[in-house]
Amino acid sequence: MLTDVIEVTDVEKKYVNGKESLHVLDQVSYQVKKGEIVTLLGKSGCGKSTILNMVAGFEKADGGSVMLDGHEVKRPSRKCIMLFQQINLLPWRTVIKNVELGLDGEKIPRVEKKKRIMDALKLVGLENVLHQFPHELSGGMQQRVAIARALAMQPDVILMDEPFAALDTFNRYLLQDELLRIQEKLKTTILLVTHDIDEAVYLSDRILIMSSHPGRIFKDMPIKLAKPRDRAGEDFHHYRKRILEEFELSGSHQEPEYII
Ligand SMILES: Nc1ncnc2c1ncn2[C@@H]1O[C@H](COP(=O)(O)OP(=O)(O)OP(=O)(O)O)[C@@H](O)[C@H]1O
Repeated sequence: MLTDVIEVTDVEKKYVNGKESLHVLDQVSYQVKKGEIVTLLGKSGCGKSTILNMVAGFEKADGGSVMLDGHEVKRPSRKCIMLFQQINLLPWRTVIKNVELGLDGEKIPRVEKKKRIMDALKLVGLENVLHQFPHELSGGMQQRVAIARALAMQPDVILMDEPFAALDTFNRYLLQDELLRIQEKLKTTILLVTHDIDEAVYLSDRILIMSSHPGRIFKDMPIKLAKPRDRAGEDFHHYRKRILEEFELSGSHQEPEYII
């Protein structure tokens, strides 16, 4: 039986700003099994990034527990790497040197280090641009360097906070396919945050639909479609429709502010 790599149980979070208190997360519980791709899907401000930051060890819960591989998360760890929408490459370092950054401070032999870096760069298809600088690459290629840097660290879990949101549609589709190909090969557990319904249906084994104010997990929806998925297929649209309906049921659905 597959084990739970991430276990979030009854998590509570409030932010206090002067006299104002914002109840961000209310009794949030979910588990992610080894090798799963699970997406937190919800509207802006529902608390998706806050949950991700807790799993990453950047934020603390006010109540409940966040466990990674059976241990309470107390601080960031190399076994659980976060990828952001902002790509965070060092502009003065070449592609290979940016990937090497992820292994800084790790006590591993030089030959193994080199192999891990090259394997990661091959996985994302960047073995031919090793000595180029970030400004010489497209946005999609830069995000691939960031993915390679994470992969070289051989994490158990990759957390992704809208990693493709800044890319144009074609690059986004390309990177989504690459992510699935890599995940199929390495079986890395992935917890993703997005408000893009199509992205969630395309990538996820399960989607955790969140409602807002305070943030709660409203529905845990398995996506029972073989991968790669057909974005234009009937089954795909069936899930899109179900998700939109769930948002209406959750009370998170709002009329647009104006209609053209
Ligand atoms: N450090 C903080 N101090 C005070 N309020 C915060 C802090 N971080 C987040 N918030 C508030 O908590 C709520 C949830 O924020 P969070 O970033 O988790 O939402 P989100 O669902 O990821 O939103 P988005 O999709 O827009 O990124 C928001 O109302 C946000 O303004």
